[in-house]
Amino acid sequence: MELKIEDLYKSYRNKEALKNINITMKSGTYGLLGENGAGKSTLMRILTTIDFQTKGSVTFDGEDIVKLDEKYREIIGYMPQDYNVFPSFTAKEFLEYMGTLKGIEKDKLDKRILEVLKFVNLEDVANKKVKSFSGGMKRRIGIAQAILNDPKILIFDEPTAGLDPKERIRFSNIISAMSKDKIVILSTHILSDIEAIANDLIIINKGEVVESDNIDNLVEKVRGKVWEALVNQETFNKISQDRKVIHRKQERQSIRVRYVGEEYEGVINKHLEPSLEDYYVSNCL
Ligand SMILES: Nc1ncnc2c1ncn2[C@@H]1O[C@H](COP(=O)(O)OP(=O)(O)OP(=O)(O)O)[C@@H](O)[C@H]1O
Repeated sequence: MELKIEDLYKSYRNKEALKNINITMKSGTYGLLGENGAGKSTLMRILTTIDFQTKGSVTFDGEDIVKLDEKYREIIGYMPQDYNVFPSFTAKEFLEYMGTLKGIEKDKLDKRILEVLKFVNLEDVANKKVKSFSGGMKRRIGIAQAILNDPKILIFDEPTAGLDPKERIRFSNIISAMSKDKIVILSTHILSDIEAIANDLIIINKGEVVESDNIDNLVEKVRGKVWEALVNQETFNKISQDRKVIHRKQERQSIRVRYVGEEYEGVINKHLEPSLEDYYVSNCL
């Protein structure tokens, strides 16, 4: 299974939203990271064929996704940003409605609805109106509708925005439980969500891909360069001038600083295990 984006450009009137995008995805979970307006939603809309590129191609197993048309829509699940469910429907009614739109036959649909409700842990509230749901529950019903047709490609635009820590963990668990043999693409501003959920990171900046690699490879790039030291304000100021400071924590008499770069001499340093944030802050900001 391969989703391939080649020499892709997208312009809106005089705004170039995507430039020269080249990404090949195989089964796994891909985190799309970028600031507001970087082009994440535009790319996702093109991948779902809701919108079209100005130039370039997207192919699934060698065939153009636009030409695949219906066949491609059958294998894709999508949860847009600001996903809103119909408030007066119950969870089950909403999934019946979405399943019918997706062309799932009635006898198969009923069974599948029960499966997905169980999967996203909403089976107990299947007959409750969606308007009574919390933000996290609404997001989970959004996942449920996206996976109804058991898609090979799943696209989630900012799925964790506004979720509390418990719901975030629940979401990561749901994604990792189903990402086997699927291409899962999710966008977020939150690095720790990517680290928890994704295998690969794609960073988009002003419409261009500035990094695309396996997360473990990226983290390895800063191994041996991450340090922690307990310093006074003056030393902290010096460290922050020519090292990348990742965290700073004010303690009683001193500052505990986590930084990336050459070991700063003259203070007691402790080597730390690198994280994706260490890589990201020191290379991409
Ligand atoms: N329909 C449109 N018409 C004109 N410009 C648009 C349209 N959609 C997006 N843009 C512009 O294209 C650029 C990329 O937008 P996009 O929504 O893809 O970014 P994003 O990374 O998803 O941002 P966010 O994190 O805020 O959702 C932005 O400059 C945006 O203003």
